[in-house]
Amino acid sequence: MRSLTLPAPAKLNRLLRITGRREDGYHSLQTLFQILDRGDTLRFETPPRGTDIVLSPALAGVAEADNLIVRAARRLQRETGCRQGATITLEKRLPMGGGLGGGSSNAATTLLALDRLWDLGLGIERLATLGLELGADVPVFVRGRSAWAEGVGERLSAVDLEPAWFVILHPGVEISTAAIFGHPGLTRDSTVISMRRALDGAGPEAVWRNDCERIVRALHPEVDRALDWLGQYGHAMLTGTGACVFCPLDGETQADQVLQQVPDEWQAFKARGCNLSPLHQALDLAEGLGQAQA
Ligand SMILES: C[C@@](CO)(OP(=O)(O)O)[C@H](O)COP(=O)(O)OP(=O)(O)OC[C@H]1O[C@@H](n2ccc(N)nc2=O)[C@H](O)[C@@H]1O
Ligand SMILES: Nc1ncnc2c1ncn2[C@@H]1O[C@H](COP(=O)(O)OP(=O)(O)O)[C@@H](O)[C@H]1O
Repeated sequence: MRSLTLPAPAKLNRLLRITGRREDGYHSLQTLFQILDRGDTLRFETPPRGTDIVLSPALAGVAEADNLIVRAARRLQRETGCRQGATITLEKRLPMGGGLGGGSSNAATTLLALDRLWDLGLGIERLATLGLELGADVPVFVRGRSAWAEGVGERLSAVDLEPAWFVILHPGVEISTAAIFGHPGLTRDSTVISMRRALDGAGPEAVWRNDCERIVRALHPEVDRALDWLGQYGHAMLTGTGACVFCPLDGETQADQVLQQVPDEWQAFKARGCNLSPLHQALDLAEGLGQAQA
C-alpha cells in the first residue's frame, strides 16, 4: 500500500471585480488569489486491489458522490482508465461555504496526490484543465501560486505578494456561491483593470475591494456586523462570495492581539500569506524524501 498525507490550503480573494456575465451564465471576473498557510489535511492510501474511492468522514449535507474529493478522484479514473482505487481521510478545518475555497482546494490536493500515487504523470497543465471542470477555483490550487486571475479564475499569472498576516473571521453562516452570483442585485459592470494597477496602482483601498460585498452585507446581517467589527483594525474585506471576512495585519503579534478581542459568537483564526502553496511545498518535500512509501 502506498500513502501520502498532504495539506489543502485556504485562499483569500484580496480583491474581486465582476466585469461581466458570459452566455453560459458564469461571470467574468478579476481577482487576486492569496494562498494561506492554513487549511484542511487529506490522507491518501492506495489499496493493492480494487477501484473503489472511499472517503471518510462524510461531510454534513454533502452526499459522497457530490464531495469534490470523490468527484476529483473519479474524474481522474475516467480520464486515464486507471484501475486503482483510494481510501481517503479528510481532516476538515475550513468552514464550508466560507469563501476560503476549501472544497476546491480539497479537489486540487486529490488530483495532485492521486496523479502521483497512481503514477499517472498527467502534469500540472492537464490537472488544472480537469480541475476547472470541477470548479472555477480549482486551477489556482492545482498550480499552487498566489496569483492574479481573470476569466472565471482560470487565467492565472503568478504573483509574489508582500509577506502578510491575516485574521479571518467566520460569521457563522454558510453562503452559496451560486446564490450570490445569481442575485439580481449583484453589480456586474466593474471596469477591467490591469494587473499592474491592481497590484500597485491608485492606492490599494480604491482597488482592493470585493464586488460581492454590498449584496452579501445586505442579505446577511451577520457578515455586515463582522465586517464592521474587523474594520476597526484595518482594511477588512469579504473573501469570495463570503461568508468569511479578513483583515491584513502588521505581523503575527498584531494578529494575536486582534484574535484575543474577537467576540465569543464568532470563530476566528490567523494565517500567513504564502506565495507557494503548502501543498506544493509538501510535494517537493515528498519528492525529496521519497515519502510516497512503497
Ligand atoms: C467566488 C469565488 C472567488 O474565488 O470563490 P468562492 O466564494 O466560491 O470561494 C469563485 O469564483 C467561485 O469558484 P467556485 O466555488 O469553484 O465556483 P463553482 O463551483 O465553479 O461555481 C458555483 C456557481 O457559482 C456561479 N459562478 C461561479 C463562478 C463564476 N465566475 N461565475 C459564476 O456565475 C455559477 O452559478 C456556478 O454554478
Ligand atoms: N470536500 C469538500 N469540502 C467542502 N465543501 C464541499 C466539498 N465537496 C463538496 N462541497 C460543497 O461545496 C460547497 C462550497 O464549499 P467551499 O469550497 O468550502 O466553500 P466556498 O466555495 O465558499 O469557498 C459546500 O457548501 C459543499 O456543499
